[in-house]
Amino acid sequence: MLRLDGATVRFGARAALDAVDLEVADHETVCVLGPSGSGKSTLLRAVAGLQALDGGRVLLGGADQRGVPVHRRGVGLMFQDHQLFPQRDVGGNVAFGLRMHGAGKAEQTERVRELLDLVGLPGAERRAVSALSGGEQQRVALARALAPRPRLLMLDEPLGQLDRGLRERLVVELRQLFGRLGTTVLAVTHDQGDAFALADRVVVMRDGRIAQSGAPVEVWSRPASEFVARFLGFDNVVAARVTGAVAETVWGKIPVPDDAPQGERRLLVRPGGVRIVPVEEAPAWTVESRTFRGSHVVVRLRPADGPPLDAELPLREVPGEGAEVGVDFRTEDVVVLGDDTP
Ligand SMILES: Nc1ncnc2c1ncn2[C@@H]1O[C@H](COP(=O)(O)OP(=O)(O)OP(=O)(O)O)[C@@H](O)[C@H]1O
Repeated sequence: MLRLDGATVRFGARAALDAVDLEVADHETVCVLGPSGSGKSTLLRAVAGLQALDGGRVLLGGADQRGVPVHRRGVGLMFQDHQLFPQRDVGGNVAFGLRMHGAGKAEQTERVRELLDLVGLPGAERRAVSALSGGEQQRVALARALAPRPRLLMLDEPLGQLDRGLRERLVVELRQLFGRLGTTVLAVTHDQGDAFALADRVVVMRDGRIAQSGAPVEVWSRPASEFVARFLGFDNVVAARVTGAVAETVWGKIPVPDDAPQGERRLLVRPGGVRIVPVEEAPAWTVESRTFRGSHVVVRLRPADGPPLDAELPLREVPGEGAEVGVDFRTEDVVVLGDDTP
């Protein structure tokens, strides 16, 4: 459906998009995430035709899009900066793209009705957009983007400023909706929660390049590099010397998977893989703090030497602050990280 071949965009000396290769299959939902300034919006704008390439190609359905204007690319856009038209009512907003495509009045009316049903706002045609809540406006923007039946739907921060509870509900709705419609989606978000819940595949960007691409569970369980691990919020990263299935670290010897890369490495221990055991051999760990996180508690452990280690523990297993404990590591939660440079 969509292919980027060495897509490059430069602003002055800086490459906002640096020779990016990416494919999105029919019916696939791909979420691009990454820190601010990593090139996510530039990627979307380049695909939409809002940003010219300095190198490489964008292909849609196999056809090179060089010189093809935005409105001829057959893509639907729901962008942060493409707000609803305040002077038009809900129906007028949703019908906008249809009118541009020369649809007749009756067809417009029917399609608007269908889309408002679809996004959960049946009968809202005559409402003023200024009278809608943030979540309702987001739904109208989505209906507007979907109305002309785009072959590719592109979303930039689709859940933008909405509060946590509402985003979580909308993400589930969006995922169901895209599944039902068979829409191909390329979305950009800085929110990992949204990306992981929405996507069939996530693409993590760094400095205009792809740092990692994979199914949500794959990226989550096997971050490719320290950059990706830290971006996902994992802080248990330490220097290690890996020999066979054992890593030597300031945290002691840690078991690693059999096929782990060898030698001097960086090591990630997911907090869920740290278990508390009785102190068997000195030096012990000290419980520095405990943070309640709903279904579990994050316990920060201070070793005799080296950086602190976070453990994610069930509520009933939490030791008191100041307690001296031993730790044990679960191999499945230990990841030997690759190099940072993609
Ligand atoms: N029109 C422009 N002129 C100059 N530099 C630009 C322009 N647009 C983007 N940039 C730069 O290109 C880089 C990538 O920007 P981009 O907006 O694609 O990042 P982003 O990942 O979408 O960030 P955010 O999450 O903050 O929206 C940034 O360094 C940005 O400052």
